[in-house]
Amino acid sequence: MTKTKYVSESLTTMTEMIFPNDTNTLGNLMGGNLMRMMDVVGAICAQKHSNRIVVTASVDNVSFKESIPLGSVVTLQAKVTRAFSSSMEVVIDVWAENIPAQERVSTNKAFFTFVAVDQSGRPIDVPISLTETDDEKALYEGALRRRQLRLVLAGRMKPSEATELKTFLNGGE
Ligand SMILES: CCCCCCCCCCCCCCCC(=O)SCCNC(=O)CCNC(=O)[C@H](O)C(C)(C)COP(=O)(O)OP(=O)(O)OC[C@H]1O[C@@H](n2cnc3c(N)ncnc32)[C@H](O)[C@@H]1OP(=O)(O)O
Repeated sequence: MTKTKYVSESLTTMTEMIFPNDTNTLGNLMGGNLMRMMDVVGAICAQKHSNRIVVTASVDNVSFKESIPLGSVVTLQAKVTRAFSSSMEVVIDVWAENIPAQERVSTNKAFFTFVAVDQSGRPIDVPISLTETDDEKALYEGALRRRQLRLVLAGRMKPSEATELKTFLNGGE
């Protein structure tokens, strides 16, 4: 198996149109439907990075800055920010577009964690992620403290072990 992979190799973009079945009674995309799309595009991205079956291990805070009306074209872009041992943090950005009006707004962003598993569902190592652009490098740098925060919140890491997070909260780089 390849031991390293560039972030750009697994970049995944999905474009969907919002139909009546996708919306709530206000005529806007249901949050749960959007989260499903985010899960799918993120999982495809993680699969491309790992060439393995992946499962969703966690979803960080998803904020809904703008509602997405019926008829919008939604674009989701998923990018591996950092691969750890078997887990990959993937950032998903969402934009909604009104094509006739030529308007495009950023509506959502969230970090998902996917874990590559073997046929028995056991976690399996994935390639190291390599960054090229400044944006990729910044996302890579922040990934360790986000991982520590989510593992502490999930009860999988002692707060005392979250050293990177502690340094950040204390105003360090
Ligand atoms: C599936 C078929 C696909 C087929 C191809 C389809 C094609 C593409 C289309 C995809 C379409 C959509 C697909 C969606 C995918 C689902 O929706 S999957 C369904 C929802 N998710 C699940 O059912 C997962 C259930 N959980 C589990 O299986 C296990 O808890 C896990 C996540 C594998 C972890 O197992 P574990 O035994 O606790 O393993 P452990 O060694 O402690 O931890 C392994 C790694 O997980 C990390 N981890 C564990 N818990 C957490 C957590 N809460 N937060 C963050 N990281 C965590 C650990 O930090 C560790 O990371 P590394 O240090 O190795 O990097």
